[in-house]
Amino acid sequence: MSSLTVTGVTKSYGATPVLTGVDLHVPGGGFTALLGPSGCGKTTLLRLIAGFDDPDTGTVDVGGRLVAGPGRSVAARRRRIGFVPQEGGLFPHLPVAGNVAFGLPRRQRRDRGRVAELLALVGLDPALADRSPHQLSGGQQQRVALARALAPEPSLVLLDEPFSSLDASLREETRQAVVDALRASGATAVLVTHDQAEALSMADEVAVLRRGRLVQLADPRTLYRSPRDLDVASFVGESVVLDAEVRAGQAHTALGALALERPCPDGPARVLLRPEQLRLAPVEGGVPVARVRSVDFFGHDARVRLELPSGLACSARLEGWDLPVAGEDVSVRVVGAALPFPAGAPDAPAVAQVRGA
Ligand SMILES: Nc1ncnc2c1ncn2[C@@H]1O[C@H](COP(=O)(O)OP(=O)(O)OP(=O)(O)O)[C@@H](O)[C@H]1O
Repeated sequence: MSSLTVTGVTKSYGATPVLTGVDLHVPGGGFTALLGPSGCGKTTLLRLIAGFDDPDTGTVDVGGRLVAGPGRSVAARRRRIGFVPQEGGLFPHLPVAGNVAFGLPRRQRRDRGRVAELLALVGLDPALADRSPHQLSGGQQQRVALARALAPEPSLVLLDEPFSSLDASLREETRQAVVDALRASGATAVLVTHDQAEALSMADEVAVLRRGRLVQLADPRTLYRSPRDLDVASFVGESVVLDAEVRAGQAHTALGALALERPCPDGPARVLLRPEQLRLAPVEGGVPVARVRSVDFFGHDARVRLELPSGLACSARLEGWDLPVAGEDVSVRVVGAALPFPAGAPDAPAVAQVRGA
């Protein structure tokens, strides 16, 4: 199991800086998702790690071996890195077995047993070995692409938005198969995605990139509960952001006095709640009231869009059984604590501080 360490990597295309000093460490056997909005530099970083391009400055180290740095650029094929592109990139003229065997050392290419093992590893029936790629579903094609990437027993597997072309049900199933296969193989993996649910559900750690910089690296729960700032908060889930006045360890907000998730100096602040922390009930005295604007019903749960008397809009996420209707007034209670961000506070410091939080 090889670790990956990226240190101080920068990259510009012409006059446009794309990566502006990225540090990232993925421990051996770890699975890290690179999450960020379109254009923030995720694919560029993955390509530099793979060796498809060189950083302007900084280093890339895989398993203790410097593969990119000042005066050094190990060729992509010699980095022992497997790559799974967005749309599989299978060879259309080769059957499944031929595609998987392509990833094997030459002497093993006729080893049907090894191909069957790799297909089983990615949760595919070895009976599919003789099919052509076009006879497979999109999810099956992505699993074959992963089997091909895992065939040479790489130190590191890079996955570039491998599920984006799959429909919702196939995506869930394929994600699980990929996570299982990566764990079973013991490979270290980096997944690029702009889908926060995918990053939070699949990875051990999530690295959030913003405008070419890594702004937070944390395990999914820490990232969701303790985002570094309100931008990261809204990128990794829905947010309810309230203006607050902090006094004696409580935040006084339009939704009442709220407990704080961490200490915060007295004074003005903004606080973060998640929509699932709001509970709605028939109007009762002494509890803040909101008007239901609309309800998005998803089956398993629902998003209830609310408007507070101040005009502030926010959403509650509720189980789908007993829902209010648009136009109704409801009492709003908050469960759990709010995460405070003091007004005018400098940005939270180093990524490492947040990681351990
Ligand atoms: N070869 C290139 N030449 C010039 N500009 C490039 C090149 N590759 C990427 N860029 C630019 O670098 C920026 C980051 O691109 P990149 O593909 O890394 O972003 P991303 O976060 O992966 O986005 P997406 O989620 O949309 O794929 C973009 O503004 C893009 O236009």
